[in-house]
Amino acid sequence: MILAGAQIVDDHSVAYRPENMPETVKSSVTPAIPREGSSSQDTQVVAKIPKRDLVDIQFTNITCTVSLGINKGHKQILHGVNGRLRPNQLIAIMGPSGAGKSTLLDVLSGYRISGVGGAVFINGRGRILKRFKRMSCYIQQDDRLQGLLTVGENMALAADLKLPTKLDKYEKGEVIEDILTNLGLYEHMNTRAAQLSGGQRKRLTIALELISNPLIMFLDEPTTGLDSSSCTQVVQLCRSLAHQGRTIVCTVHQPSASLFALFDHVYVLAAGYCMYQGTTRNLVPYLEQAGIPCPMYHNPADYIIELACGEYGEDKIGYLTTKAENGKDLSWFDNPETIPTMEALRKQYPLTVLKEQDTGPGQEETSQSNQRLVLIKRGFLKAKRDATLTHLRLVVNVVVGIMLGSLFIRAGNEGTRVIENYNLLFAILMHHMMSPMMLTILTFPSEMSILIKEHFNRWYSLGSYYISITLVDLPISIVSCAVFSVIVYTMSSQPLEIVRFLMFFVISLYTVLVAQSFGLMIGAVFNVVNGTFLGPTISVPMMMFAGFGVTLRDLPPYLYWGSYISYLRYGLEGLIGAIYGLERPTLDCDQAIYCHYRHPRTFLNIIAMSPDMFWWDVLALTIFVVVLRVAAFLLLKWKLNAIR
Ligand SMILES: Nc1ncnc2c1ncn2[C@@H]1O[C@H](COP(=O)(O)OP(=O)(O)OP(=O)(O)O)[C@@H](O)[C@H]1O
Repeated sequence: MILAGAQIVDDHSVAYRPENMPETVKSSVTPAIPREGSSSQDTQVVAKIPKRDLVDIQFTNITCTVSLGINKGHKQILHGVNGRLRPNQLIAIMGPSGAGKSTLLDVLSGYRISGVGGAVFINGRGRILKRFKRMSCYIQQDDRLQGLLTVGENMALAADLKLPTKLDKYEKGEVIEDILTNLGLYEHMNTRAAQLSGGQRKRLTIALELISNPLIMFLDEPTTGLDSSSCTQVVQLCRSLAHQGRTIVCTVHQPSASLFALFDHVYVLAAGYCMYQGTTRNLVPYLEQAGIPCPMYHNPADYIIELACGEYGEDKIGYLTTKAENGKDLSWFDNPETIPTMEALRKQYPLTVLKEQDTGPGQEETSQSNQRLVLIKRGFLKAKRDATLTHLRLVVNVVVGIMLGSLFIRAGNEGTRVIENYNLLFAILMHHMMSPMMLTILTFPSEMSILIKEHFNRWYSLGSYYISITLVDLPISIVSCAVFSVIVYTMSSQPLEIVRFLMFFVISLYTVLVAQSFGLMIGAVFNVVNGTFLGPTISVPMMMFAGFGVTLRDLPPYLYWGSYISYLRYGLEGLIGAIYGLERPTLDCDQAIYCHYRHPRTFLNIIAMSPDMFWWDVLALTIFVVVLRVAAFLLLKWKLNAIR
């Protein structure tokens, strides 16, 4: 079914859920990682996925167009390609760089939806993305793993998110052990993911997705960056997984002859057109029939890429595209006459099966509360080990606290040093603004790539993720801020009154929370380079309007609005209120001949700040935190949709 416009049409598909098949979850679901040259697992595991769960994918007239920017026009990457992805097959999408392999994979996996036209059919019915995502997973080129967690922890947390909560930890443990043993990772159970080799990281990425036992797996360049032995291991693993009844589609650049032979099917793209689709074995006869035979002793994979690059003439690309009917020709499949029609597939997988499967859980496998619990657990585990976000942050607070304390030692109680103390309060605000904001801007983009992968593969909802990162960070912010406040407050001899200290601490903490939310907004939308530029740049007006250099009284009326949107203004006013408000008595002026600020009121008049605004400042900062947090959430949500 094709709709007008440029949208993939989604319709019915056969969904697969682990809880519908507890025996699948509990029994061995993965093949042992094959040693080079072995293929015995292939037949051994074929019967494990019931026939009704096999997935046959057909795509017709797929186009993909991207915008090149304002007034720069559009670029069409895929030109009405067609194809068939059969179950039990390991399929390679091949082609030269820029041919559109990753784009096609993005479209087929449902990752890319904007600018896409054509239709994808699952078992004879138009694809419904929500249902399709329940049975598929997409593994992107870069391994997006939690490097601070061990292999076992990564697996356990993924199992808690992806397996039904009714399974106890022993049952989940069995699934994990089985997958890790068979993927050759069991002995690395206690190794942190960041310390694994490239091949092991790739296998762990696959292992994590295998927990929910997807029927369709899309892998973008799983062999890139691996040595030949790791490449072979990964491709053989994919082959064995495919021969269990899955449909596995990988993009590959230029495989060696032996690696190429491991694929069952190959789909060759050249400049967004399909040049060949069929079995790997049939590629050579196909080229022979086309009158451009593969030279003897030449790797057919290399030869077809050379043809696709136009090394033997551009006309060959057009000729082969026409011959392959842009992917419609299925005659180079094994036994093409046995390929079922769409109608036959619909009969084989009746709608009643869908009804049964649609009664399962919603968008994610487990409830929102379970997702939040698991993500909070994961967050604390990471925070405990995170050298930057936790350890360095604490150390920075201690070191900066001691430095400021030493620089402004005993300045808080002396009438002759009030201006110095005022500078200290502003320096404290700067510290509370810059360090959490920059830390978030620098670290969140890498977290973002993991979020994109896990969210797309239905591990959890964005809401659960957001609540968990907020809750995990709060105690770290409180502890860092408390440590800093105690050091600075006591070293600079601020008034030793518990109420004043608490007021000082509350304003400091609020400033940290606002700055962090601000950093989150920037980190959610921009990359590290742009974020590092934007964060401090946007902060400058905040400082200008804080009432520090130019008092609020002296701000030109046409710029006064700036003081309302500067959270530093409320922070500074709150700190002044804590230190000089509450009817503070006269300050010490030992030995001084002239002590202008003996009475705090004199100072407050000069800086044009009222000491009685503390609760208004707290309210304003609370509004800032809430608005920026909600804005950061909405930006994250927008970003997750926009990249697709
Ligand atoms: N969002 C985009 N905006 C502009 N051009 C794009 C966009 N996405 C992809 N392209 C272009 O489309 C073409 C196909 O990209 P794609 O990543 O699918 O190629 P590929 O075959 O996977 O290449 P490689 O093997 O090098 O990764 C490339 O020329 C790429 O520059």
